[in-house]
Amino acid sequence: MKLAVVPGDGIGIEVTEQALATLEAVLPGVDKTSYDLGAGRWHRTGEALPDSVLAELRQHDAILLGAVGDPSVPSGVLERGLLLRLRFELDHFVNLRPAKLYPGVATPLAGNPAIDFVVYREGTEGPYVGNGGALRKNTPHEIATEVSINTAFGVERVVRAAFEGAARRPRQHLTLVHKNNVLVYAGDLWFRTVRRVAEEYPAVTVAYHHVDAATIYLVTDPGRYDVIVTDNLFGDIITDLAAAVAGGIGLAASGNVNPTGTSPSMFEPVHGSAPDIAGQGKADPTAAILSVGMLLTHLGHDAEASRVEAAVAADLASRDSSSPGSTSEIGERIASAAAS
Ligand SMILES: NC(=O)C1=CN([C@@H]2O[C@H](COP(=O)(O)OP(=O)(O)OC[C@H]3O[C@@H](n4cnc5c(N)ncnc54)[C@H](O)[C@@H]3O)[C@@H](O)[C@H]2O)C=CC1
Ligand SMILES: CC(C)CC(=O)C(=O)O
Ligand SMILES: [Mg+2]
Repeated sequence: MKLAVVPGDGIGIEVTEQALATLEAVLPGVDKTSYDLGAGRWHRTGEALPDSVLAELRQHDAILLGAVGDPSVPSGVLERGLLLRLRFELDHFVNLRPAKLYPGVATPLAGNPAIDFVVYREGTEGPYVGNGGALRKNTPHEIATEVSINTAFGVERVVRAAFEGAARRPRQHLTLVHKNNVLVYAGDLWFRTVRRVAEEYPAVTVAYHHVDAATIYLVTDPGRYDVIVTDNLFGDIITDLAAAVAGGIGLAASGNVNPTGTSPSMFEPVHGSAPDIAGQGKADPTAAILSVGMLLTHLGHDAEASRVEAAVAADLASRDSSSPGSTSEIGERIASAAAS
């Protein structure tokens, strides 16, 4: 396996170090190349992602990313110029985000509900494509636009991936989350696409929730979800909420997947660079470690992926949630459990 590693900024660097320790524990000797991308490079060179580096990243089997973004860099420069550019250039059209409440993990929800669902967030379109601008900037009459792009091609391919995923899960239930009562053009395209593709998957039951209602159910009754398919923006927002109800953002893993295999998929925690706790050893590396598990599954290392998940589950079951340990303490515990 040729692995590219992009630790990025803030706690991204701290959690990636721990994630790599667990990778080494289950699959020693992986050929890893670390790429210095993020705030430091941008300050030194003015570049977020040089073309030459992108070309090198393409030559790998997968990418492990920490997080990007730093208060010293204008908002959006690294998020758009590095992270989104990677997702778009490498055509990561499925942003896979599982939400699972592990035994022993405290949820803010009453009654300790069962939570085990996967969000298929579209990763290359929506309002994140940069189709916008500002007119009459810095005047009282400024007009800012950020137009969401939804193509039949782009919507269908993630919807198909979500149905495939739902068909492989025991409950075989898929929920489209959108806002088709207001976003009548984009919502209609998503709704019609789900209805059409559903005909090919008669065993999969289908539901539709407006995104505002979905935020209610994610808190009051998250057990109703199995597979959620949604657009880039809604998926971003509801997966932070999903992480919060499933034990915290420090546990939420993700994969930016190109299911065609024509470019490397990229695995990263759902969280960002968390400047508020960076450099303090407070970041939970579990999400980054579980992202390594997803990476291993993606590349067909199922046994090693199971060892990662089992080590995490065992650690979570025995953790004192009020005092889980420092970033390195958690990472070392999980890596040593995964090694044995
Ligand atoms: N995939 C990525 O690289 C992402 C990057 N960002 C960027 O990260 C920066 C900070 O963004 P925020 O909105 O504050 O989101 P964030 O996810 O970095 O932090 C939100 C809150 O969660 C906490 N948190 C995050 N990860 C944690 C962990 N592993 N353990 C314990 N607590 C954790 C933080 O301390 C903070 O209170 C910004 O520059 C943003 O653009 C944000 C989200 C995703
Ligand atoms: C920082 C953004 C570009 C992305 C984000 O928040 C996410 O993918 O969860
Ligand atoms: Mg996000």
